[in-house]
Amino acid sequence: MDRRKLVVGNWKMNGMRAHLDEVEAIGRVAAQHPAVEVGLCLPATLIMAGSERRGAAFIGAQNCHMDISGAYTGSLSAEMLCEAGASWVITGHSERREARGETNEDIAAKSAAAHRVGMKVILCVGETIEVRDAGRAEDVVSQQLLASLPEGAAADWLAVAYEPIWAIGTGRIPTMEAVASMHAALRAALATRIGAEADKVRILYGGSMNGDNAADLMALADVDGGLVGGASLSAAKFAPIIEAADKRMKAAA
Ligand SMILES: O=C[C@H](O)COP(=O)(O)O
Repeated sequence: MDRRKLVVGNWKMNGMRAHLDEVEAIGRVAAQHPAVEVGLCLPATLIMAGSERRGAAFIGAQNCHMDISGAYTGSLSAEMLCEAGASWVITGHSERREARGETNEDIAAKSAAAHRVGMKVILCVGETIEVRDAGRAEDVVSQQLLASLPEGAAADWLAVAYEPIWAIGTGRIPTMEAVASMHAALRAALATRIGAEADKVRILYGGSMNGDNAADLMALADVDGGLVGGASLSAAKFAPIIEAADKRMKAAA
């Protein structure tokens, strides 16, 4: 199955207007590697300005509300983010599941809300170190995925990001065997819900991906790209990851 690699930066709560030069530089790197789909999920304050300087990269948001509008102080609807220039949104990031108490049901509803306004979704799942050490990671994460999967999920608007919580921002990553096995398990879980469509869904790896480990990760059969935090904040660090994805696309062609 040919799945176009998808490499997305998540800037989290980082970035001021002064950093828009990096957005522009990453947009230029994306233009040099058209075989790869490249995007940046920016803080909401930068989405509008970032989308004017995005080059060949898409701009995404990091969260959205599940309702269209209403009395939700401080929240942003998918429609608002879309109008500002975000074509994708991250849902279910562990930093929101844990710190904001977002449930699987919330995440399914947010993903559906984004889809209703024409946005694409990166749905995140991942295990704690306790679950990994207990040998339950694949079961727990597969269940998490199925419980947060929106109705009608399809590959043309939904990607999954497997992000082991203990690997985020720590410099630690699972073994390649563990990543390969988890991605295969997630695809199998998806197939129980959406059948053959599961083969088309891109499953990204996230958690301390960088220029040194990206090539090995991207070479795994079911790893269709990356959701990158720290290493996406500058074009200098992000470019090698995009290049690694591009090489894999060319090797597979
Ligand atoms: O959304 C991105 C992930 O949380 C990974 O972050 P990291 O690359 O800084 O470990």
